[in-house]
Amino acid sequence: MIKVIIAGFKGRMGSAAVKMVQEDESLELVALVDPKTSETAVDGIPVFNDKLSLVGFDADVWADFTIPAVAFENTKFALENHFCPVVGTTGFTESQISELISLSQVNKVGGLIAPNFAIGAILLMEFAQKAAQYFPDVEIIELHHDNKQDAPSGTAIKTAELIKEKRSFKKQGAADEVETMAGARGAEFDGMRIHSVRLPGLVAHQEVIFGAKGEGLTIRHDSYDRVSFMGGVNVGIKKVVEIDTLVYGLDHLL
Ligand SMILES: NC(=O)C1=CN([C@@H]2O[C@H](COP(=O)(O)OP(=O)(O)OC[C@H]3O[C@@H](n4cnc5c(N)ncnc54)[C@H](OP(=O)(O)O)[C@@H]3O)[C@@H](O)[C@H]2O)C=CC1
Ligand SMILES: O=C(O)C1=N[C@H](C(=O)O)C[C@H](O)C1
Repeated sequence: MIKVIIAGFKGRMGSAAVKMVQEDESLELVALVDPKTSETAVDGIPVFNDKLSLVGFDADVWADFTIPAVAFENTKFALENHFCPVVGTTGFTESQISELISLSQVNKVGGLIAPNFAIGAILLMEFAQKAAQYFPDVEIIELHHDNKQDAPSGTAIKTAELIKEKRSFKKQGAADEVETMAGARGAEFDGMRIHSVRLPGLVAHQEVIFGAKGEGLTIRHDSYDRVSFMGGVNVGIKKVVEIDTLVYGLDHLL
């Protein structure tokens, strides 16, 4: 049995993860973390307001679906206390990810930071990376619900990073392009543009649009329901206990 702690258990992702863990007989939900709730237990599972109360606790995995402001400290805490982190929370900087990978290697603790757990999104990123070898002109449009705290999304950043590995550098748009309204051309990453749409009714969606002489290619993924992420979370929980370093991207464990 893999013993799992879920931080952010009352949120949209956290509550879906609670259900998924409870439905899998090879997983055991042993603790829940939320800083504000007054509940002390849910279905007999203890609830903690402060992660420091979990020092020395008997658990294997720390699943994190919280907020960008606390995810780095939570992941550090998990690694320092030998709970393998499985982190869905987005908003990490490149240097934070490097620091966490080093810490995991020093402590010999496996872990995963996955900007997206949906298999379709992993495939979209792989296909986009391949297409970028032939189509260096590319723009990413990510579309999310209007409660999302970070922009651009973790998935859009990861997609751009993967594209950068294979694309010949190009600063897109006209050389003398002018934004008559600030932000009109979106965020810039390595000469590419990333656009963030926030609307009620959306869950999580992304298009990667390539353009070339006389043709275009659009790759799109849609998560209509958070259940789309749970297969990937399940795989992450089962794989991190078998490795001794933290990896960035679910593709490393598939
Ligand atoms: N990797 C992936 O595939 C996916 C990643 N995400 C990411 O997961 C994260 C959570 O998303 P979502 O569930 O939609 O967000 P929610 O806002 O629904 O949930 C976040 C939860 O975290 C709680 N929280 C805040 N601070 C702490 C803390 N210090 N310790 C424990 N819990 C805390 C919040 O409680 P309260 O409201 O009381 O403050 C809230 O219940 C986001 O970063 C999002 O981008 C989302 C979907 C898929
Ligand atoms: O906040 C969300 O909802 C999501 N966040 C992740 C991201 O930032 O990419 C994954 C997915 O897009 C849903």
